Amino acid sequence: MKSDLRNICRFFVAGKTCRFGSKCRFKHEVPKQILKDTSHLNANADSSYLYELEIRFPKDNQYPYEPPLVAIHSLNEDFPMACRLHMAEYLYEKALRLAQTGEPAVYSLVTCLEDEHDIVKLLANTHHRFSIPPPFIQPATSESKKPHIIINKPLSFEKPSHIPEGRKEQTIIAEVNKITQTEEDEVDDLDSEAVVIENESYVNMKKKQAKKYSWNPKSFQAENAKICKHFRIKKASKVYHAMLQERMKLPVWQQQDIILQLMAKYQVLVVCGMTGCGKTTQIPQFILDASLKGSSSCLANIVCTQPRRISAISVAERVAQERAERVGISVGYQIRLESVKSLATRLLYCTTGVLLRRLEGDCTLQGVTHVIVDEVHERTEESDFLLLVLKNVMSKRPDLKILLMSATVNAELFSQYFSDCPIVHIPGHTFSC
Ligand SMILES: Nc1ncnc2c1ncn2[C@@H]1O[C@H](COP(=O)(O)OP(=O)(O)OP(=O)(O)O)[C@@H](O)[C@H]1O
Repeated sequence: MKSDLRNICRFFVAGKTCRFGSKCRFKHEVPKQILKDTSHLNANADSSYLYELEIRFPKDNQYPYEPPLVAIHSLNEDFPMACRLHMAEYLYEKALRLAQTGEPAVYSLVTCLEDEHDIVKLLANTHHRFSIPPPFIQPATSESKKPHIIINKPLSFEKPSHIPEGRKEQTIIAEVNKITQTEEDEVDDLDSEAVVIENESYVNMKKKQAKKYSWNPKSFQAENAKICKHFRIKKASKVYHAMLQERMKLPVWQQQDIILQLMAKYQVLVVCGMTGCGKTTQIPQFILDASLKGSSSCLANIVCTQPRRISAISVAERVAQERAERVGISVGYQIRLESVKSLATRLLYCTTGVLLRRLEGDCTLQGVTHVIVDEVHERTEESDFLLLVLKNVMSKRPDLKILLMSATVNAELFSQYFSDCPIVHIPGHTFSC
C-alpha cells in the first residue's frame, strides 16, 4: 500500500493544480481509501437481526411527557458494546427532546434507526467514553495491576489502646438546626419528580436543578468548624463510650486502618464481608471520624446509598444513636418525599434513586467527598446505572472517593469494572467451643 501511495501525486490528491500536468512523473489518481474493518456491521449468518431496539415504560412513567427507557441489544458477539451505547445515547437524546413537547416517541425512534447516514456513523465508532478506564489519583504500581486481595486474620477481641478511658462526661448539648421534612423539601422533591411541562424549557429545568444543588463553600466551611466542636463534646459523653464499646466488637472494626489507608491511596475501593460484620454502620463513620481528627476544612461529606428506603432510615437512625445524637444532625437520611438532614449533615444515607436524581442536576457532586454504594452485589438496574454514572463523574472529580460495599459474591467483578481496584475482605467472627 505504501509504495502505491508514493507513486501518486500529492498535489493532485490535495485537489491543487500540479504544474507538471501530464508530464508529472507521479500518477494523477485518487488513492483507494484504506477500508475500515466494518465486519461488526454485518448481520449474523443465520439472518437474525444485527441489533434490537427495546423501549421500556417504567411504572409511573408519564409518557409522552417523559421519555421511555431505550436499550439496544444484540446476540451478535462481534457487535461492540460501545456501538450499542452510542445508539442508545443517540436515541435517548431524541426521546428527551420529543418529551419536551409531549410528542409520542416510539414511531420517531424507529424512524431514526432508518436514517442510514446517522446510524452508520454511530456504528462505525467502536469506542465509547465508558469503555475508557478512569484515571486513579495515584499511578498504579505494578503490584496493583491485579486485584489487590487482602485476606485478614480472624478477629480477636482485644481492646485497642488508643481509646481514652475515664474521661469526664461533659453535658454541654450542642444545638444544631435540624430540618425535618420541611414543606420546602417536599416541594423540591416533587419538583424533581414532576413531568416536564410544555412551557418550561429543558434548559430552564436544568438551571433550576443546578440551583437546587448549588453549593456554597463558605457556609459549608463555617458549619464544619461547628461540627468539629460538637463532635469533641459528644465524644466525651458516656452514651458515646457505651456505644463505642459495642462498635469495637464488630469484625469490621479491626480493618479500620487498612480501609482508611487504601481509601487515601486509591480512588475506588471494594469492601466485602458477611452480612452483619458492620460495613453499613461503621465504614462511613470510620471515614467521618478520621476527617474529624484533622482540620475542619478537610471534613468529609459522605453520601451512602441504600437499595431500600427502609434501610436508609433505620441505618441513619442507628448510626445517629451510636454517635449519641439525633438523626438529622451530622447523620441524616433522604428518601423520595422525605428527608431528615440539616446543614450539619456530613453522612447522608439515601436511596440509590435519590443520588441518581441529584446527579441529574449536580453532575460532579459538588461538596461530596465520598460516595459509598452499599449492597452493590444486589445488582439492581439503578445500582448498576449508578456505577456507570460514577465512573463518568470520577474523571471530572479525581478527588472524589468511591467505595463499593458488597457481600462476598461478585467482589472481583466490581473491582474489574473499576480498573482492578483493591478489595478488602472482612473476615467473620470466629467462635471457639
Ligand atoms: N437499626 C439497628 N438497630 C440495632 N442494631 C443495629 C441496627 N442496624 C445495625 N445494627 C447492629 O449493627 C451491626 C452491624 O450492622 P451493619 O448493617 O453495619 O452490618 P453489614 O455488614 O452492613 O450487614 P448488611 O450487609 O446486612 O447490611 C449489626 O450486627 C447489628 O448488631
